[in-house]
Formats: sequence, C-alpha cells, structure tokens
Amino acid sequence: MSTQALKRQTQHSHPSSVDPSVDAALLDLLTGPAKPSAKAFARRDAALDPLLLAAAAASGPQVTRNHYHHDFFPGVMLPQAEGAWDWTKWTGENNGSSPSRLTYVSKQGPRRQRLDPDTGEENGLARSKPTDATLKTTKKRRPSLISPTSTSSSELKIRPKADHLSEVANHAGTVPPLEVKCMARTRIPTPHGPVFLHLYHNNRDNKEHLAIVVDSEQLSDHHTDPLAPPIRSRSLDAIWPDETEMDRIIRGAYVGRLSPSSQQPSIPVVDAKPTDMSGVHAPPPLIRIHSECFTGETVGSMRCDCGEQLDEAIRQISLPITIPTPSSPTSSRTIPGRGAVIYLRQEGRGIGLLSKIRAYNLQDLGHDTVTANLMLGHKADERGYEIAIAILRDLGLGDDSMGVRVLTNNPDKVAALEKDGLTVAERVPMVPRSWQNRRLAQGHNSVEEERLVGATMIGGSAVYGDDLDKYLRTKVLRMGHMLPLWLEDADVVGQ
Ligand SMILES: Nc1nc2c(ncn2[C@@H]2O[C@H](COP(=O)(O)OP(=O)(O)OP(=O)(O)O)[C@@H](O)[C@H]2O)c(=O)[nH]1
Repeated sequence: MSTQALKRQTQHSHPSSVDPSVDAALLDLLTGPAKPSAKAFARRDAALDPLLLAAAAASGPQVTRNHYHHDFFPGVMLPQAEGAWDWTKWTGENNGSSPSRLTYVSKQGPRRQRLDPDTGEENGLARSKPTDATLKTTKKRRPSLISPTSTSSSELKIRPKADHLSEVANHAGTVPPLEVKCMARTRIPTPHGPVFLHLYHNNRDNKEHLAIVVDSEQLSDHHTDPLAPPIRSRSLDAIWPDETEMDRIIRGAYVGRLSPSSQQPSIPVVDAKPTDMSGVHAPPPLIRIHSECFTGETVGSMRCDCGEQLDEAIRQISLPITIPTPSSPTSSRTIPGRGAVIYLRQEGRGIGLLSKIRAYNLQDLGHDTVTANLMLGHKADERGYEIAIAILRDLGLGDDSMGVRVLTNNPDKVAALEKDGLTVAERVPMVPRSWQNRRLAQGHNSVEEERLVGATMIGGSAVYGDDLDKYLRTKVLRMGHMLPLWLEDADVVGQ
C-alpha cells in the first residue's frame, strides 16, 4: 500500500475500524531503517597486493565472511539436502511442500550465537557454530540413489573401500557414503575417433563430473569380444523406476550405434567383473584422471599444458591395440583402443577459477604456481580423487586383477587409486609435446613456428612458451611430478 493510501485510510477511518495490517505497515514505514545513502557503501576493496594477500593468508583460510559464508542458492553448500546433487530429484529446500521463494542460506550462526556473552563482541569460535536449521539439514539422510528395482544392488552401488569408509565413519551422521550415478551418456565424434561422454552426479558435491569413454567396439550392435569387454556404466544400465524404453534410450542406456533405425535399450550389467582373460595378453585399459582447466582447454591458454594433455590422453587411449594370439605367438590381431578419461570439475587444482585467475596475476608478479596458491590462503593442491575412483568402479575399471594403466606424472593420483584398492598395472608418463619435439624444434627459425592455431584444443598440437616451461618446472621441482626435466642444451633426461 502506498504512503498516500495509508494516510488517507488513517485520516478517514475510525481507529477501531482500521485493518490491523495497515497499522503494522504504517509502523514499518515509520520505524524502518533509513534508505542507505550511496556514500554508506563506498568501495572497501583494496588493491590485491601480495603483502595484503600474505597477511590475509596468515590470518586464516577464510577469505572474508561476506564472500565465504553466505550462499544464496540453497543446496549448493548442502550436499546432503534432498536432491541437491541430483537435479532430477531437486524439490527445493522444503521438499516440494510449498513453492516458496528460495531461502537465504547462511552458514553462520545467528548473530546472538556469535556474540561473546561477557563482552558482547563477536566471538570467532561461535561464528562457525551452525544454526539449528543447518544442523537439521545436515543430519537428514538422503535415500539411496540406486533404484531398489535394480537387478543387483550390490553390483550397482559404487561404494568406497576400506580406508575411505573409515574416513566416512569419522564423520558418521554427517557425510553419507559416496555414491555416483551416471545420468546420461552420448556418442561424441572427435578427431581421434568416437568417444562416449558420460555425465555423473554424486552425493558429495554438486558438480557434474564426466567420463570420456573410448571404446569404439561398442558402436557395433553385437559386441561380444571376451578380450575386451565393453566399458559400460553400471548405474546407467540399471533399470530406473518408472522409466520407459524411450527414457532409457534418451539417457543413453542403449547398445550399438543409435540411429533412427537402431534403438536397442541396454540391459543391466550382470557381471561386474570383466570376462576372464587368462592366457591372453590384452593390455589393461588406459585411463587418465584429468582436472578441469577452463583457461587451458577452452581459451587455449599457453600458461599450462592442460588442453594438450586432454587431447593427448584421448589420442593415446584411442590408439589401436595389438593383441598376440595365444595359440600362435607369431600372429596377432588388432582391436581399437579402449579406456577412459575421468574429467573432474576441480578447476585450478581445486581452488576454482576465480582464485586461479588471481593466482595467475600473482605469478605475473613473479611467484610460482605453488606460492601463488599459498598466498591466496589455499593449499598447493586441493583436489581429491574419491569421486574419480567411484566413477572408475562404476565403469568396471581397475577393480580387478588386470587393473588399469594410468596416464599421469602426478604421484598423488597413483597413490589415491592404490590406497582405495584399485590396481594400477602401469603408470604411463605424460611428456609435454613441446619437450618431445624440442629437438626437432631446435631446427626451427623461431618459436612462433611451434605456436599452432588451436594448439591446446582437442585435435591441436603442442603448447610452447616461457609460461609453460616455468609451470612445468615448478610441478617437477616443487610438486614432485614424475617428469624428467628438460635440461638446456641436452636431451630430455631419461627419454
Ligand atoms: N591453482 C592453479 N591451478 C592451475 C594452474 N595451472 C593449471 N592449473 C590447474 O591444474 C589442474 C591440472 O593439474 P596439473 O598439475 O597440470 O596436472 P596433474 O593433473 O596434477 O598431473 P598430470 O596427471 O601429470 O597431468 C587443472 O585443474 C588446472 O586448472 C595454476 O597456475 N594455478
């Protein structure tokens, strides 16, 4: 009601006949806070200089409570909330009971809880105390994501193994066991051949992690090769409640090559273990756990080799495999390459794109990639691999005696896989293409000749440059990456 209307109503009505809500509205109007002037909100952000950042880092990892503790999107910070991690189940905070507005979610306790009872000052400890409402939400258990109608629930539930379970037990009641679910899969043609893109949801974070599965044999309608069982997602092929055949087809639970004339729904994977391959020397599938890098993969940044690595991984996994025939050692046969890239949304080694952009500016000021992260209050590497491991298990990769071959220089990745019980048959190093080619490049007239258009995109060529060299050197010298350093005027050591 407008001020004028309120005035009219209060002047012309007898007090006893006035609607009480009008009184309340008038009271609000008269006693509400004055409109803030523009001056009250003068800019408070100082220049981000290294000294300031170092001071901020020394005072604690929380950036500012304005940035860190507030969240206007319910569920994003509350993975335990019903459907928060699976948008097909998202019913809002009230579980669909009312179509209410999105509530303002704060991870801070109310101010009265943060106040020191003696001094009335804000109390740092109490600040992190969760509200009753938050506690209630955290305790709520989300029902299992795998349909109870699935054929074999033990095969379909992808649960972490021993070590991780004890970790989970430590958080009993707050963190449910990790589960992943492949929501959809589709065929993507790439310069290296066809791949199947799998999109996963999980109950740990709200990110859509991906698996890029290379297994072109699956394009044939009758894929029965015992040497190379199809790499299929258990959770995708499970029967979901109330779904039609067309629902299954649309979410990618089909076999063969989908076309207007071929629409064959898949059946749930019965045997989680690959077919016995004793006596046959087919190499274990080649896999890579890759972390998202918007700058390297999309913008084509030459500060890092991430785009090139993604391309190289898909290329190497797609290479044909020669398998000797057991009956006749002199003869062999060739099958298409097979394996997977697990693409984790852990931008900037887990610190996010915003912090990575700031870290790049610190690097331009002369700090290396590790120091820049530390100055921003982050760890050198904040990634975790448990979701990747659960996805690998869902795809039936690495959980058998054959194991997987892993494309990486990062010892943390190998350790994470082994710690969780997966078998790493071999680590395959990822040597930067520019280092592989440098001897050839020495014959070039200028560095510019190496900078090919779209160099870091899928199907591109080598990344090259001082920024990249500095980054790679830091990874080897400060992060323990298992990559023989290129030495000036010498061959790559060990190559
Ligand atoms: N914070 C930060 N992250 C970076 C930087 N450059 C690349 N990244 C991120 O690093 C991740 C890739 O990690 P790398 O350290 O290059 O390689 P890795 O995955 O640990 O190891 P490999 O398996 O051997 O490739 C991606 O998420 C990139 O976004 C940087 O300068 N700072």
